[in-house]
Amino acid sequence: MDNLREKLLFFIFERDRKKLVYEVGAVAGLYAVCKVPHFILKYTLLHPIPTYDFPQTRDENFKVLQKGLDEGKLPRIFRPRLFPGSTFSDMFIITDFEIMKEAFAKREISNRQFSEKVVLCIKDTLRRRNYHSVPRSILDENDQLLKNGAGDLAGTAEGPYDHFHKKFRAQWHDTMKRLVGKNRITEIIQSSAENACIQLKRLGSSPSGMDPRRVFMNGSINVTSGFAYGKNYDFEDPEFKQIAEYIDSYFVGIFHYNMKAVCDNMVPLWDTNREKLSHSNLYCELWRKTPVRHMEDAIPLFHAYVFKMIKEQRKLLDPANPRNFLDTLLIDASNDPEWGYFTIACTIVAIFLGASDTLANTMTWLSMVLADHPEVQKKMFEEIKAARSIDTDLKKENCPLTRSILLESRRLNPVTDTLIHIVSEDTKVKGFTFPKNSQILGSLTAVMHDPKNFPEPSKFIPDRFIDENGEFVNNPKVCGFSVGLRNCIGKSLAIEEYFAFATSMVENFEIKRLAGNMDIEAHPFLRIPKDDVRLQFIPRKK
Ligand code: HEM
Repeated sequence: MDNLREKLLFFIFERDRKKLVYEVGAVAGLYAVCKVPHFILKYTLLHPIPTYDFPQTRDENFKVLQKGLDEGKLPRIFRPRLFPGSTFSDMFIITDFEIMKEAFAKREISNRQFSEKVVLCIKDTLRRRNYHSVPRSILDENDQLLKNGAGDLAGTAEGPYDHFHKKFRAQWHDTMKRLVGKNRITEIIQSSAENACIQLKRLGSSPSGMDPRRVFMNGSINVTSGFAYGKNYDFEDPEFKQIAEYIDSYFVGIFHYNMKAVCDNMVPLWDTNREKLSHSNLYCELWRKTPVRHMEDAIPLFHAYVFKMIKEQRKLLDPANPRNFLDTLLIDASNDPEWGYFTIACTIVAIFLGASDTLANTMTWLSMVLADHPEVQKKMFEEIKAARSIDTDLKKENCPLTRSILLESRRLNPVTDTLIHIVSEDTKVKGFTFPKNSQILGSLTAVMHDPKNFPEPSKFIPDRFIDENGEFVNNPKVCGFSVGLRNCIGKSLAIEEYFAFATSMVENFEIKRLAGNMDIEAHPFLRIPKDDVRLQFIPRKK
């Protein structure tokens, strides 16, 4: 690797510098001459799509959206002004629920960042980091996965919406059905919720309180490991702490890692005669402190853990009776060489990532909202107590107000917008044409804060979803899991978790806020509370 770095440095710095500057200048000039008139023609004259401010951090971003919604000036679709020149790219933000619903129901608009270039860059990174020795050192030499090879896809959250992705989804739902049928999933979630309450009591009942995010995150990681390969941990287990550390390492670099893929897609590969390199890989080689490298360092470590789980699962795997999500993937891998070890490991990692920060912050927002509304907390507690007296297993249908409070808190404080959707061919939606290769982000926040959808959207109204008969009524415009073919795969699991964690928390504790407020952190893609939150979880008298 050092050898490659030296060669790259030599290539850049030992060549005729003047010539290099001319070359770069000529390419940039040519790009501007061709692209600028092309964009002006495309988006202002032929097909007007407005531009609108879209600051990069979620705190600023939310202020701009809110102002636009209040003044009725937020366009239904716009090209974001993220940074100077950003509107000269094929990026679109959708803020209207109906357009989003129609767009994301289309196969052509349900792809993730994916192209031959991206695959080539991933393969290049894995080769340079000697990644392939990891599965070889852990799995048995006759394991089918070694015969299948790495696989082309970086897991379920990546790639086009094709037969392969549909299979992922089918296996996911099949696993859910199997676990629900055996009541296993309720058991997994309930024991994680109990574990979380033990931690809240230990760490959060003192007068100095705590930021509960880590505890909720642990709870969600535990549900995911139970679902993925049937393992429930104690939060103090060193192996469990190690998984949490891997997840943290991924979060440090994931935004930059995805931006790298965006750049790889836009810029031509750099042909050095002997091999094709991506410019972003070159940049990562040269600048070793980039957060992308932090994540790249964590990949073989996290994957090594998944390969150990695979080896364990193999021992009792019954092809006729898969026990969990990993079992279903391994069974498919024995019949279909498309399922490679890299693809399977990335899939397991993706569900850990998808499940952790999202649920942890959703629960933290809820805890803060309840702390600020003691009267609502009291009503929720009383409803849960009454529901328990009807049936010791808490039934959702006996808790309409609780469900309304939970939904309202998710609406008021969505933690994320959609991931980027890539358009695979020119596609028309309600009169707009999204060109091939364009990138679309659905602003779920805008939908859920639009006064046309929810009157007084900035207000917490606990019974917003209760009808005149006192029944809970769902509203699909509370769309925090997104909509369509590529919506959150973990939606039903997350809803169950959210209900179980929230009701256990309120049953066991009275929540008080000691510090922090509802301000939003300056984060590039998550809408989360600032990290000065301190809540006290006072155990209720039994
Ligand atoms: C409150 C909790 C959660 C929220 C708010 C949330 C939200 C989302 C959103 C908005 C997306 C993007 C959808 C799109 O681009 O259209 C997504 C994708 C995803 N989520 Fe979740 N999620 C949550 C929990 C979970 C859980 C518990 C899991 C797994 C156990 C999970 C796994 C995933 C995966 C794998 C994807 C990528 C799907 C794909 O690309 O096909 N999420 N989630």
